[in-house]
Amino acid sequence: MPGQPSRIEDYALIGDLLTAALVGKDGSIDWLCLPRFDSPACFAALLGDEDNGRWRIAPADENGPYSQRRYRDDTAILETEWETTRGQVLVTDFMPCRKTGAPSLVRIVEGISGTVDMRMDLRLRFDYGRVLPWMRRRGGALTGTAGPESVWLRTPVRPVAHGTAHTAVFPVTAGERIPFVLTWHPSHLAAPRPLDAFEALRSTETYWRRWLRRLTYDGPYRDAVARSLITLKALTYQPTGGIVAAPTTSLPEEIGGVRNWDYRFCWLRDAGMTLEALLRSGFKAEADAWRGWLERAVAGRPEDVQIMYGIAGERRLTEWEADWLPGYEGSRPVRIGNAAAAQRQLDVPGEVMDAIHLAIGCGLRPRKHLASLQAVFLEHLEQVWSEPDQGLWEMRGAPRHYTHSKVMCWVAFDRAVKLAESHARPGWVERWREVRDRIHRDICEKAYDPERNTFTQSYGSPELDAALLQIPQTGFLPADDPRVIGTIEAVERELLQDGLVARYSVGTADSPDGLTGGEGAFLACSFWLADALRLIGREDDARALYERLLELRNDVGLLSEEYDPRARRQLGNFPQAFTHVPLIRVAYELDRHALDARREDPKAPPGGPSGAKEG
Ligand SMILES: OC[C@H]1O[C@H](O[C@H]2O[C@H](CO)[C@@H](O)[C@H](O)[C@H]2O)[C@H](O)[C@@H](O)[C@@H]1O
Repeated sequence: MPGQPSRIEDYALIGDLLTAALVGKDGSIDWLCLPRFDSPACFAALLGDEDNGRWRIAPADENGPYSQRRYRDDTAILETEWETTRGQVLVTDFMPCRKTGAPSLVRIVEGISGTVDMRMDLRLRFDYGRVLPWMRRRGGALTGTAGPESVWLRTPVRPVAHGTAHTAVFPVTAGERIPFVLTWHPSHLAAPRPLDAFEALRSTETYWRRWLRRLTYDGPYRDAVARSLITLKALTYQPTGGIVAAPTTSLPEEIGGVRNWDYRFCWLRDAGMTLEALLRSGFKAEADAWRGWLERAVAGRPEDVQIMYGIAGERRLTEWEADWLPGYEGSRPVRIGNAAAAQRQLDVPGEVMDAIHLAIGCGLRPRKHLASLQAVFLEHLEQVWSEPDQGLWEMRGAPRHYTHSKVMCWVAFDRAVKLAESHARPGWVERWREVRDRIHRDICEKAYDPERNTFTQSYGSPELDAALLQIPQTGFLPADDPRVIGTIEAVERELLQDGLVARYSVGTADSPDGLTGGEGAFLACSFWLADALRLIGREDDARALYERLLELRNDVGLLSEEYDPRARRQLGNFPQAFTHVPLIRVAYELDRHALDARREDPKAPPGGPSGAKEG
């Protein structure tokens, strides 16, 4: 239907390390928050229709043009190629990465063959589609202003007002290049400096290519790993080092459902895992920047540490509903802000300690006050680890003793012991070792169901939880422990949806999430299953699942949070760091495994048993 948002997998991401936009296969930019990831959107058609703001450039002939697209290799520059009966056109979309100056989005329309009539349709709306700006021509630009914000469109094409849209139909001939530069600027300031679109294209391309040169992975899944890393980098807010979980809000976990959340914030859990992926891949500067962000964000009393913050470390992330937005395909409410910021999730110190431990292991210098910071946090965790919490799935029902949270409390003390042992602080080590072992006993006594031979989601509950697939990876128990194998097999038995993993059973009498409706298979958990299968020696199953998951990526290599195997479509916020992180991790692990196998049997094919090589 014209004007409606595309399928989630029909979008591609472009970004400038301050914010990001989603570009549809139909040439429409349906999501853009300016000037930061968490600012109100000026294009919000994604969560409603074109009247909530969008910017489309595509062939004027709506009947029959065919498009295909790709990223210009190893960059975040998107190229959409249109094939029409009258010729071919290439549209190049990108956001220049810059240290100074105003945020801009650049679109270059280039004739490849023949002469094609193109149509530009700009519907600018501020405040998530609610505010219609005053549009006027100033200094050769088309400007939109409302309150503190203004947006400037500079292009040789002259758009005309049609109702609340500005449109232009213009021909493009082979060899011709027509730039469009849209710039955000505070409305009280004089005009922003014009940007040379072609020079910006060159420098943006150089930036991304140089950045990816540091990549250490050169295995069979190189393209998938590279695209995931570029995506994680594009989710980083450069000025502070904060990493958002995703650049969108309220893409639904069920079409038409209520599980719609705002992910434009920094979860310590997600960012800790992202840090691991970056470090593995050779990107130490980003890891160091995030560590700096972390130290500033959590500064204060240990009991005040939150599980998530704003991109600059903001603490108040008040959740509210944008009731004027119809929601993605009618999925309401659209939420801005996230009430999970106030939750207790006891896994988080473990995720952070694990990330710091790894960072130091990878050669990042331990900062001077890290040891005392850690000591204070662990002192607090020692008081609270035995209390119930909301768990990593951020359940909105009553608190419980979530097994995964307790395992991660064990990780926090375990990593502290290991760090202290290597820095000779015996006094603390004794104490931490004692708490660590106490937590271990508690979990094994209260979270293990010997009849079903599986750990369960929370103490005393029969529910399973895919987060427990991470047990062997944390080192809590070895992979060959029968309880670990039993848990993996129980997840396979009870949580698989067409071969993909649900994080837990929703809609059961005992389901603790306090929400109505269902949701898709959780992609991160599906990657965790691949990793767990590898760890218990089921290498072929692990690789088959991993390669199936790679096939779920969209045409430009991106994944959201969840997938509906029946409708065969992506669900949830997009693209999501939490999904791309284990994609990278498992690629490394499978490759390491294949390398080990090759060392033992030099005749084995590269890329493991299937000899897979990414196209
Ligand atoms: O679906 C329920 C919860 O969904 C969000 O949390 C999920 O995303 C987080 C960020 O990627 C991740 O850290 C967490 O483990 C996921 O469950 C949402 O933020 C919550 O408010 C919501 O309850």
